[in-house]
Amino acid sequence: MRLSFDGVTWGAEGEPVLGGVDLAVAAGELVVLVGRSGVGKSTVLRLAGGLTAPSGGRVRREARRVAMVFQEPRLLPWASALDNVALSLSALGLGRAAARARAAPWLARLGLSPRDLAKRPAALSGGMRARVAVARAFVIEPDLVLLDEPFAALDLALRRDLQAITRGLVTETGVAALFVTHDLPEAVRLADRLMVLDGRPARVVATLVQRPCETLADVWEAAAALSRRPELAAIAGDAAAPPRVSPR
Ligand SMILES: Nc1ncnc2c1ncn2[C@@H]1O[C@H](COP(=O)(O)OP(=O)(O)OP(=O)(O)O)[C@@H](O)[C@H]1O
Repeated sequence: MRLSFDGVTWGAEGEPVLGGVDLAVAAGELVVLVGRSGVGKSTVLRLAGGLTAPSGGRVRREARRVAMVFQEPRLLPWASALDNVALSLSALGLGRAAARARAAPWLARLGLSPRDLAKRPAALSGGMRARVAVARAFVIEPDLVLLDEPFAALDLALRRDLQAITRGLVTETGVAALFVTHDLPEAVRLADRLMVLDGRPARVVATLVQRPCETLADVWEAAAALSRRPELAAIAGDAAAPPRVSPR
């Protein structure tokens, strides 16, 4: 197992937030964590990344390199798209030219054109910034990647494109991935396994194996089934009512 939580507890300001979380993510597996707003999903990710220490229980990480992607891309404003990705490699000791040479194909894979590589974040669209953030995570060839609603601010077409790319990269690279979202169609599109976090303090209350969704109808059907779970009703949103196809 690349990542496992064994009875992990955590609290803030005297209030218990996580009340014994158990989870595991293996190499090549994409586990999606879903749950209502404020339940503790980001906290689980911070604990997984070692940014926060648990109050109790145990977090085990068997990973040499861990990458994180957040909802805000958190790019360096003064550096080009290419250098934002290359600098992660420089931080690992690679020379500037070699780092740039290795970063460029990752940005191309994420859909940036050669002209975009020289642009600073302020000159890129929100979708392009998200693509740079994903390239920056994967360029270091992580063993474990932790993604906290990385596509939440993007429109549907961009989201779907980035979901497909991310899913493909996890399968190809064999990285272990833990992905937080409150978007149920996104969850069913991406997941090998879905974990539902609920309660106060929160625990994983359900673990569901997700079969691959081949068509849009499969996605909606799986998302609608999830939205009928009482602990997900609050985040179901559009998944509860799949869009009707107009006759024209
Ligand atoms: N550093 C902190 N100090 C105090 N409270 C905190 C801290 N970090 C998290 N919390 C509390 O812990 C709870 C869980 O927060 P967390 O951000 O993990 O939830 P979430 O499920 O990711 O929410 P959302 O979906 O809205 O992003 C919240 O009630 C939050 O207020």
